[in-house]
Amino acid sequence: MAVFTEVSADEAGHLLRELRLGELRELRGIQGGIENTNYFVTSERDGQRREWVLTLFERLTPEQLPFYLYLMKHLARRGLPVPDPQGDARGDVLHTVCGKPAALVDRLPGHSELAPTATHCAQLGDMLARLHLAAQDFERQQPNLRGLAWWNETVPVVLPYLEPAQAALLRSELAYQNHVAAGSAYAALPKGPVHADLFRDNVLFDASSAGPTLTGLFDFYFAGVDTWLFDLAVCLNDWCIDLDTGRHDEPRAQALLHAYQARRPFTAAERALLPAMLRAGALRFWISRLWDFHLPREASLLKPHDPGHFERVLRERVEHPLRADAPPTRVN
Ligand SMILES: Nc1ncnc2c1ncn2[C@@H]1O[C@H](COP(=O)(O)OP(=O)(O)O)[C@@H](O)[C@H]1O
Ligand SMILES: N[C@@H](CCOP(=O)(O)O)C(=O)O
Repeated sequence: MAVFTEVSADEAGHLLRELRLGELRELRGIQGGIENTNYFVTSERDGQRREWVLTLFERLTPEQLPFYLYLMKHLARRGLPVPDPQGDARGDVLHTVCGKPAALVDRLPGHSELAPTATHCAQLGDMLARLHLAAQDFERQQPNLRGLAWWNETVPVVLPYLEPAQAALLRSELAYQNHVAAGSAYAALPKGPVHADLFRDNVLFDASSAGPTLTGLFDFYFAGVDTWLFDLAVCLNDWCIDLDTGRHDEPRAQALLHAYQARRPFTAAERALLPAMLRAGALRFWISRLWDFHLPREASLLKPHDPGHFERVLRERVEHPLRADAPPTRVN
């Protein structure tokens, strides 16, 4: 359970009253997640119970948070199934709980699908394209804080913990990504606010008899302005691989790519750089997992993610590049 900060019923109740959401009925620490402290909160007002998620931000600062919270509001207003941060009487959505910056959002329905099929991947691809298009006119700017600059800062910090072959791979991949990012094809990639961490455990589905329906996207706290292709690569690297080997799964990848491009066709630069961005997506999470694993923080009960997984995915992406196939190309 990722509960870095214990929240008392008094503190949670006080926040609910400030937000005019009624009285606290239940407060439960959430299992899963590694970045923030999360609780499920049940409130009652006028005999009606509602469920919320209370998040205390452990690493992000009050200066960084408005980008994420107002991006979620922007997307919720556009009809996307994302959590809507609740405002106080002045409309502020960033609160303070236990001396930490905090937010309260609605609890979305559904369950994560940890063994997705091509149908789940197609729904995700469609939703990701909707997200990119809906976020295009979001007026705030903040870079992806886990982007290239952070990789360049963090790689020297984790290198001393690695075996020589791992260190060589990490160094050479970082050099390759710096080279790609300096090129003209990269400069031509469409950009905008992206989620940047849309893994299986950050998406919810309702599994009705008519087939699964995507009911929620959450955990926008790694979002930032980056290339749309990088966001797509992060999804392909998690949703469309065999988790044991890191190997690419063709039917799921094609389902995701086709559904995404049915709503937003790739540009020529995107088609050219898909293999490089798949490597970038694997590198990003290899670095962050190495960092969390070797330089851990305190938490009540925290199980770090396995860095070796993304080392395998990266090796796969280097050895077996995936080409974007068929659908029509749009030139910018
Ligand atoms: N808005 C939400 N609706 C439903 N469940 C949520 C919501 N936000 C978080 N959760 C639940 O909390 C868990 C941890 O949240 P997450 O955002 O992944 O944490 P972290 O920011 O620490 O990575 C999720 O796996 C999910 O079960
Ligand atoms: N998805 C990342 C870690 C970020 O944790 P999350 O629980 O916020 O998604 C990974 O798998 O390394």
